[in-house]
This record gives sequence, C-alpha cells and structure tokens, in this order.
Amino acid sequence: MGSVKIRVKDTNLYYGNHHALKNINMDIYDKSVTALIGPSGCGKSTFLRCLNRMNDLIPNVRIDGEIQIAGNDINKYDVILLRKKVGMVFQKPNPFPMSIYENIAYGPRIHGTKNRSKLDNIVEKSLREAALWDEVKDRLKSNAMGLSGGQQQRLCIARTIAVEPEILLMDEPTSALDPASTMKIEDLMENLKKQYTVIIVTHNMQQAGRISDYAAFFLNGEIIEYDKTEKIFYKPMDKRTEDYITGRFG
Ligand SMILES: Nc1ncnc2c1ncn2[C@@H]1O[C@H](COP(=O)(O)OP(=O)(O)OP(=O)(O)O)[C@@H](O)[C@H]1O
Repeated sequence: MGSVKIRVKDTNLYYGNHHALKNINMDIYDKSVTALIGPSGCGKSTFLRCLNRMNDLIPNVRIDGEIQIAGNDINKYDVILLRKKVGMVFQKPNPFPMSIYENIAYGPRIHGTKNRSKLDNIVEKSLREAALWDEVKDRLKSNAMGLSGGQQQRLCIARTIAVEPEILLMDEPTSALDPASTMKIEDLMENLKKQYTVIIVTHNMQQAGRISDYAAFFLNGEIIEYDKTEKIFYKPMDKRTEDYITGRFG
C-alpha cells in the first residue's frame, strides 16, 4: 500500500437541482486498486469524473469542496496537464480510427515528443505494459479498429499509459468484454497498480473482490462505507453494504 495520493474533502456535486454527490470525504491510496461499487445511479461515474474534472464539460454542474492530488488542489492545475496526470479508460473501447502505432503515439506527440525513436520506444513500452505487444508487434501499421474488443480495450489502456499518468480511472472497463478478455485485463491490473493509483468502477462484485485493495460502497450519492476490500466484503459495518454485497439489492 502506498501513501495518500488523492484527498477528497467535503465534496458535493449538483446537476441542476439534483444533489448527486453528498459530502464525500475520501483518501485514495497510491499503488493500489480502489473499487467504487454500488447500485446504478448512485454516483460512481460522477465521482470518477470529478477526479479529472470531466464534469466541467457538463452544463449546469456545480461542485463544491476540494480535491487534492499529492496535496495540490486539482482546480489549480491546467486542465490538459491534469488529464495527462489522471488518465481515463471507458466502458466501451474507443480507439481512434488510425493505426495501432498512431493510437499510442498521438498523446505523447501532442505533449511534445516528436523524435521517432523516442516515440517507437514509448509505443513498445506502453503496449508491453498493457500486455498487448506480443499480439500486435507485427502489425503496428494496421488499423486499430481491426482488433478484437478485448485487444481494443488493452490498446486504450496502452494509449492512456503512453503519456505517463500517475492515476488511472477505469469506468467499468470490462463490462463490454468476454470472460477471457476480462481475465486478461484483471491480470493486467496487478501490474498496473505497482506503478499507478488505479480507481475502477465495477458492477461485478467478484471482480471487485479479486482485484481491489480498497472498496467504497456508494448509495444515493453518499459513501456508506469505505475500507479495505476484505473488510467491506467479509465484515461490513453497515447493513446496507452487506445487503448490497450479498446481492439483496442493486
Ligand atoms: N449529465 C447528467 N445530467 C444530469 N444528471 C446526471 C448526469 N449524469 C448523471 N446524472 C444523474 O446523477 C446520478 C448519478 O449518476 P452516475 O452515472 O454517476 O451513477 P453511477 O453510479 O455511475 O450509475 P451506473 O452504475 O448506472 O453507471 C443519477 O441520478 C444520474 O441520473
């Protein structure tokens, strides 16, 4: 377990009049996987989007409180740099309609790396870290849209890693994938957490149990319980957590 990487203080979020996140306080640890769990509509994705200020793009959103990364208020960052530091992988793989190589090289180029051999190195390193290199090394020039869904999702992970983030946000990254691809991504998480702070939204309780170190149970915009995953799963303090974990609702 690492030190506190993200500190969320007294955070509320409103979509117009709808109070979607209620007084969230949470320390998220470096070099570990934190799972956000809870029934549909409880605010997990909204919370994830707070961490890289993606909610700023949605009209009529109001956020108060403070979120710090390594002690610094995220509102004080340049938003482009914040999103480089805090990468995001979405539910549906969304590769760019260009070659596998270009998908990975795109971000580093935008951030100023022009040298071809440096880019080659970044592409190889990122694809290796995302456990995709061996499958694609002979067809880096092929269009990424020709990859399988599971390969596309690992490509999206590689693309995120390529700009050297510190934090990886994953919003149900395996829910559109078959079981074999899901296992590959779960295996990958073990390695990713050695380098990054990983935060994952998942509806799959087995998955949360297998891959996360910490779990936060959300309900109606509140965090009901947040602790080591073992504790949340085997000795929850709150009856509502227990009911959710054991499948009584949600
Ligand atoms: N752009 C938006 N505008 C208005 N309300 C929104 C918006 N996005 C989400 N909401 C509302 O905020 C609440 C929380 O939604 P959110 O998507 O964060 O939940 P979730 O826990 O991620 O759900 P799911 O598990 O179904 O993805 C819901 O009531 C939802 O309808």
